[in-house]
Amino acid sequence: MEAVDVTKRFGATTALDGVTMRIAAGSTHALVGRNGAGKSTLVSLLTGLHRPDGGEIRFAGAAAPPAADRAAWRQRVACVFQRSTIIPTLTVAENLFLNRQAGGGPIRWKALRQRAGDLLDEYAVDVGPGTLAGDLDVEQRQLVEIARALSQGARFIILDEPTARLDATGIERLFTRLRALSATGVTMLFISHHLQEVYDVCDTVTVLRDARWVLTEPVADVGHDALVTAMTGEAVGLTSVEPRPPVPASVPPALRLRDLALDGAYDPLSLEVKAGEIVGVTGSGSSGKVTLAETVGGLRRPTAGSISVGPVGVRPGSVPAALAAGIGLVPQDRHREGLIPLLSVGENATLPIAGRFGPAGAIVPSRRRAVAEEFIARYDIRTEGPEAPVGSLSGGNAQKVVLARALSTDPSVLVLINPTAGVDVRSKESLLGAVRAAADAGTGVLMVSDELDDLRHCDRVLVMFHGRVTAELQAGWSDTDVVAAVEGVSS
Ligand SMILES: Nc1ncnc2c1ncn2[C@@H]1O[C@H](COP(=O)(O)OP(=O)(O)OP(=O)(O)O)[C@@H](O)[C@H]1O
Repeated sequence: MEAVDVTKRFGATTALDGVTMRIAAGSTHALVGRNGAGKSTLVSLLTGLHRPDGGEIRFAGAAAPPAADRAAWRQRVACVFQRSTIIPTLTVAENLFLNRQAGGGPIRWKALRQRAGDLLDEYAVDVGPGTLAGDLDVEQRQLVEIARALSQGARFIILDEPTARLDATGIERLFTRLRALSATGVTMLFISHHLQEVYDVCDTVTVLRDARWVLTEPVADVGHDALVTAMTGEAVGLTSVEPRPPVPASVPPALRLRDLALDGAYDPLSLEVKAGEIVGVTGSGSSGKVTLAETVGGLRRPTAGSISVGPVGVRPGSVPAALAAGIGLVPQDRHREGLIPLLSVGENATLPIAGRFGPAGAIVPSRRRAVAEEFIARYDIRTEGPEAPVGSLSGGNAQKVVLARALSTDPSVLVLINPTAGVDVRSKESLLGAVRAAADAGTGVLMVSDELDDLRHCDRVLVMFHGRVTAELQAGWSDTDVVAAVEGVSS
């Protein structure tokens, strides 16, 4: 596969500028770069979703198929997107085969299920063909997508941040599988913001920066610092995390949970987060940590217990009520709960405070614009400006808008769910810096994350396992303490 001198523009933005990249057959090739560098755009050209404005895409030396010939594209390349292309209301078997029923006659359900079962067996995917795809967890869903891609004949697979929503054991299992696929000659393009993963699974790395190609090298020849320098264009080391001064015991709680429970997700749990304190919550996929944070943020109704902000009780199960009580939320899925795609960057970032831009709900555009511009600068959001549609942002920059919005109300409590998922190494620092600044100003922060880099900013970290808090780690923990506690073994 090769991209030769490809250029792609979206309106005034040049997303790719004369990029040439060759991926050797059988290699596992990493594509890295900061948010907005052009990675997803390159993937959209390599999968035939978009046509380049200049240059060309070639497979095995031959020109790419016409855009409309989806079947031809599917035979050459498949992409396991961060966002699933699996249809949740269909069964696994239907997802695997429905779009390629031969002949167009009546569907032979029994044969379809049989073929799906054989295919799942072949790729050792432990999922029943009759399972509703919506019931699959992230890991199973990705495996079904990979099996589907391979069964369509593709020997080149693009994995766009495949580990973003997996826990540590899921990632290890995925990597084992990728190595096995690689051994059978499958070529892979692997996109990740976790540079360690690049070293763990890839043999070659390409760096894009500001829409341009920067380097392609064997992974073994590029050190971590050199890679970060290539991505950022500046030769400075990563800053280390400054320890925070402990929050005095006399400081009152900003958030108080009393026997909060949600049947099937987590058991009754009591917790206090002081004003100015950052409390981390981590745990494996089924630990209940995300559901807990979603309950506090108003996305879910608890089956028992209470939530209060300062002395005031919060009506559960309502995002507006949580917001009114002073709880800002950065949700897990920025596509579903996070952003309103039809609105601009500025409108999204300032949505909860729109009432402040003029009397009686009237919005004075210049005021909104000024605030939005300040957010764009403060959170380092790469965009053409406040008027750009939020859908035009790269994934990581969209995440920054979600955080800007959550902080726009100066909340007493900030609830964050995997806040740095999809965010590049440098932006991660500015994003976590913004969270720390909010805490320094007195916000109580509850941060759910699997990322050790996120958790390092916390004053203490609670570890959940099967719906209960099983460990509490004070600042100064080692990585192995966290990993051991998450896996349910004591270190
Ligand atoms: N549909 C679109 N309309 C307008 N601009 C777009 C569109 N898609 C991408 N862009 C712009 O192209 C540039 C490259 O974005 P791209 O999504 O390829 O970045 P990325 O490297 O994948 O970033 P991330 O790591 O954040 O996912 C960005 O400036 C983005 O705003």
